[in-house]
Amino acid sequence: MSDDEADPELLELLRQHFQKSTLSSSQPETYVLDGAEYVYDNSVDVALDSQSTKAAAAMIYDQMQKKEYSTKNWSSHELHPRSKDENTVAFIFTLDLLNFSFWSERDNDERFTIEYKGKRWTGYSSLVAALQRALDEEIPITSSDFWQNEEECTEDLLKHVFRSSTEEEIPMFKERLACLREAGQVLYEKYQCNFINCIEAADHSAAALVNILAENFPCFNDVASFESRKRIRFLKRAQICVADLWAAFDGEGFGEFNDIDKITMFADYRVPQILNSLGCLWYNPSLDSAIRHKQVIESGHPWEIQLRGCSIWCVELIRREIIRTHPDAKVNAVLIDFFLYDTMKERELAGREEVPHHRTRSIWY
Ligand SMILES: Nc1nc2c(c(CN[C@H]3C=C[C@H](O)[C@@H]3O)cn2[C@@H]2O[C@H](COP(=O)(O)O)[C@@H](O)[C@H]2O)c(=O)[nH]1
Repeated sequence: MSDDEADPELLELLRQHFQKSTLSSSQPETYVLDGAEYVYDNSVDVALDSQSTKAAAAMIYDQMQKKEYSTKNWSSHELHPRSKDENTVAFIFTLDLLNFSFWSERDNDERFTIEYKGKRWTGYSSLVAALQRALDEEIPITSSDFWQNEEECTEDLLKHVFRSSTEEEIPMFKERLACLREAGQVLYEKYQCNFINCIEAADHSAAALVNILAENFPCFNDVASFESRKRIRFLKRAQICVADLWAAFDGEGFGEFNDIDKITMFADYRVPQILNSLGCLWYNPSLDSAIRHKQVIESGHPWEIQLRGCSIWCVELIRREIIRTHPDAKVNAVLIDFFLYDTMKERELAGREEVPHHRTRSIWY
């Protein structure tokens, strides 16, 4: 290394030091966007197409206008709670503790399915249905006291809560149980057994609430390393938890955040899929082939990091393009993400899933 070349390790240490000192400053930051930009800048296997990204921005804005897309759409999900009270806060916290890995290697009629009120639910909705069904059966599944009580909240009882109408069990059952136990313990030790105390500690800052989740609950600390950076923060479930609160409460009460625009897209396996279908996200031939052949990509693999980082950056470019072309538009990454997720689900339902989503098994998404 010559004298004028910076030592990457030293740079990383300085960056982490800077991040730590500003994390505790009066303006909380999550640094998710910063990490995503770094991943995008250093990506060799995933690229963005700027023309398609601009076209996607125009289409998304147009459709959002036509559909009058807003936070109100959250409550229109058939299974989402509608009341704006403490029960809904507990429901959302439980939901986003467990909001990961619903994909299956089995065919549609064999995959994990929840039957609830005469309908069959798969994917994300299967989790919402399982929680609602448990509450109907008077199982206190959204109570952190219950998660901690190993005599009542047994493995068998949870197996009953997540019983499938098919042979397949919910993916990552043991990890889900561990998430509930761990969160119950942290809430007990630090937040008087109530997630509302975390919301209050965040003092109406979305970024602060994301940081509280990531720093206190290990199962929300969705961080990866890429190239010379040891800590790229994706924080998918922490961010979607804050976004769900914001949407469910229409930006008021428990959902009032004065910096909600700091939340990025939630880097999972559905939004990259639609960004790819829209021609915004491009894969190199080996990655493209792995995804098309539904090969499992290990959690933390550079491919996976690039898929996630570039998706966040792509949605940020879409957001900037919408604001550039419509300066008064009331959009942020949360609404664009929700809209893209819902659109991908409509396409899937209509049998228009052109390219599969990438397959990574993890508790992070
Ligand atoms: N980026 C993003 N990812 C989302 C959601 C949601 C549901 N959000 C609700 C709230 C408002 C919206 O309008 C939705 O009604 C679930 N997921 C993730 O997808 C995956 C499951 O997919 P599938 O197997 O196909 O159901 C899994 O990783 C899950 O964590 C979202 O909104 N954005």
